[in-house]
Amino acid sequence: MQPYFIAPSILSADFARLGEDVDKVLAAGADVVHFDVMDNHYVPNLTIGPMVCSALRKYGVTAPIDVHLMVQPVDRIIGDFIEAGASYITFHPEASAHVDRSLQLIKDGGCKAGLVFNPATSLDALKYVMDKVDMILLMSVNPGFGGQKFIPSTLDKLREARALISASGRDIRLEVDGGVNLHNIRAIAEAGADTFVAGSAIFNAPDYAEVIAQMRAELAQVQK
Ligand SMILES: O=C(CO)[C@H](O)[C@H](O)COP(=O)(O)O
Ligand SMILES: [Fe+2]
Repeated sequence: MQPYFIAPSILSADFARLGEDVDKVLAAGADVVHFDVMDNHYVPNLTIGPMVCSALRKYGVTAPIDVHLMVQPVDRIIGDFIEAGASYITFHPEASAHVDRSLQLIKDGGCKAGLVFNPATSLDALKYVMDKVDMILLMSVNPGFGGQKFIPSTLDKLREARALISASGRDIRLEVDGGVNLHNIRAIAEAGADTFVAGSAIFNAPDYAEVIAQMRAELAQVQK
């Protein structure tokens, strides 16, 4: 099991002051910047692309950037995000015609690769590509928007994913995304997650450092 990572989703940040807001949340104790890319095709919303990732790097952000691709097709945009300084690139298997090829493209570019599973999507796509996966991301809301409610069946799915990771013997991160907050983060960790995306719970709080410290206090009480 790897150390816990708190990954604020910048979907809920102040886009008019993005660099400053990202600096602020990292100074408040976040580990990873979660970067949601939506194309108004795979999901019904439109957000930010590689130029914004590159701008954050030029602005001086050195923390890992976790690019969550909600786009279809996938392969065309992977190279641009590698160039833009992404650290992790994850995509939804149903959005790629050739999942193995997309994972390999990410790894060939020196980034960590991951697959994302929607709430109703089974983990079957992992079966033949576990050796190429560095991160498994379970969506705990239907993708497209921040501020939604955590779907409880994700807890069973996290246990299933954790068992697959243990059986693989590899260090694969298990990330959860959607509706994560102070009240459920401990149960989510107990179900096996080690990386916690939180958008509205952090960026809508008056004090980022306080909410991140409270999340860590919850994680310190996890029963393993
Ligand atoms: O991928 C996402 C939505 O598709 C976001 O990362 C996610 O919704 C985070 O926002 P919140 O913590 O407010 O639910
Ligand atoms: Fe996300």
